[in-house]
Amino acid sequence: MKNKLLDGKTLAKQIRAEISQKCKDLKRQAGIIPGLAVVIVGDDPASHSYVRSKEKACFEVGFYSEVHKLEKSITQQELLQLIKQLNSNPKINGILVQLPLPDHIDENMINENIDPKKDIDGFHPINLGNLFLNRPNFVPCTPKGILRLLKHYEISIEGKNVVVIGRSNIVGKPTAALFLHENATVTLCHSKTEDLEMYTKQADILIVAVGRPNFITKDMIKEGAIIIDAGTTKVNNKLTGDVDFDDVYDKVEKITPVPGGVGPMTIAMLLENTLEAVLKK
Ligand SMILES: Nc1nc(=O)c2c([nH]1)NC[C@@H]1CN(c3ccc(C(=O)N[C@@H](CCC(=O)O)C(=O)O)cc3)C=[N+]21
Repeated sequence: MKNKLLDGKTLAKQIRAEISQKCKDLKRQAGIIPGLAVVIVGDDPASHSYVRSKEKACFEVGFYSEVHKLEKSITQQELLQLIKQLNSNPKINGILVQLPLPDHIDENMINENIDPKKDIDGFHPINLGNLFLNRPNFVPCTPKGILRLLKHYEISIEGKNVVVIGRSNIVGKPTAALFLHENATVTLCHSKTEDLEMYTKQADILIVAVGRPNFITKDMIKEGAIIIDAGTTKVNNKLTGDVDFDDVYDKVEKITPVPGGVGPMTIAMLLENTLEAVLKK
């Protein structure tokens, strides 16, 4: 039977190998070691698990990395203080503040205070603005990873109906902008969309980022659609996507598995953006 998987795990591994090589060259030719700082607030197990994956990825490609684990009770002021230190630390090229943050901390305020040149998540308003103007500096990692995966599999995007479900600042909105710039016809749906199925059934490429396990079923999609599942929710300790994979599989042209699809691509793009930050300095 035809293999329908968009294998993010394997592509991410190739990308990491290329980054590892570039990192060696940088070190040999210029004595530079790319550095990433990850900041995590609170004790959410899922967040800590992602952060461990990021740390491991940095180590494997030869980056310098430091993880700042902060108590949930930290004040916004204290967090800003740390970010200021990281902004001026020459060993650090990229800063990532793991989201979500506790309610008493204003996410926008934090993103605004990261040096845009070190904003490898691409969440600073300047970087998001430049993305929307189609002169991207840092493209957010998940959208960038999704696009890279589709290009690797030579899936054509121009003129296609791309339906994105989910309007988060970190996935849905930047993904819509990115695919618009690829000349797709983009529809951005969300929790208030009326008659969602009407849109999803028209999608040549359906990108789902809502965080609702098995939300998309066979009856909602077009025959031969490309399905991108950016959902990662733990259900009974098992990572589950937003798409009911087994239900839709027969009907799709290609689909990303969870795990092994968008997640590993996100981390590969994080490394790539950190390397870009070194070259931009
Ligand atoms: N500032 C910020 N930047 C982020 O990029 C960011 C964030 N905050 N907050 C949370 C989300 C989530 N996220 C994931 C990254 C990798 C996997 C990943 O590698 N998943 C593996 C499986 C990992 C496992 O099994 O636990 C996979 O899908 O194959 C998942 C989720 C990044 N995020």
